[in-house]
Amino acid sequence: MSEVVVGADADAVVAAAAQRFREVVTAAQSERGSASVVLTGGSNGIALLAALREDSGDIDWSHVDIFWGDDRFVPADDPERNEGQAIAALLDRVPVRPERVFSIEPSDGRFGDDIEAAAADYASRLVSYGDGEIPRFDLHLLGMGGEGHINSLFPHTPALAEQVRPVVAVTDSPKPPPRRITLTAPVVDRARQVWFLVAGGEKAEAVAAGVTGGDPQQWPCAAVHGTEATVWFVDRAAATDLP
Ligand SMILES: O=C(O)[C@H](O)[C@@H](O)[C@H](O)[C@H](O)COP(=O)(O)O
Repeated sequence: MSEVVVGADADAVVAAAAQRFREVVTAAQSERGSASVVLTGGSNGIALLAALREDSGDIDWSHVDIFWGDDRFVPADDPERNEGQAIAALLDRVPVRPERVFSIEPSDGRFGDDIEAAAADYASRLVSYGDGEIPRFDLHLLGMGGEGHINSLFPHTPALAEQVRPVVAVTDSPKPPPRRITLTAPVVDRARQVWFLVAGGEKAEAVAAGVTGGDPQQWPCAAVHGTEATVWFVDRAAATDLP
């Protein structure tokens, strides 16, 4: 069962998510010694990181393992990189440990322009981190497009339908840039908590489909749930089609 948290506007959505983020991460650290968090791009995902930079509460950033749900396969210094945006918004301001930051290789990284090798590398680092299994992340953050896409999983695409591989390369994304590397739906689905950060009336139909269980191949957001909690942080405009 999904929980829906409605805020007046995008700022309220981000503030509510930041408050809950501080609680969930510190609780995971108390219970298990560290917390694993999958970051997302998009305006709300990056605004959340900026809010955490202002107020981290009791989070011990040296015991947070950081992943990305997807990234654009472009050079490291391209402003389109989710990683670069996250570094600027938060990661270079808090004491995360470099060995705990699991970034997706850029197109000028260790594998050069070989996107399949870069995707395989991310998959193998995930599985090593999970001691041979796909990890169960404490928290997977997600933005969402108006057609319901999450990570780089777009409606009616092979990447969205993938049920075996944890990571796939996308070379023809309908939203530019075309080349991306993404976690697949079964990986998101293993996270303890899955959160959607959504603002804007153009996303209302997708929010309703996600919350009420639409066709997951048409609405990628409906394909994933947390094993402990699925939370939709939405503004009033994005909530208008909810029952
Ligand atoms: O990979 C991408 O092209 C974007 O990162 C995208 O997935 C984004 O997260 C959503 O479209 C939500 O974006 P907003 O939060 O800006 O609405």
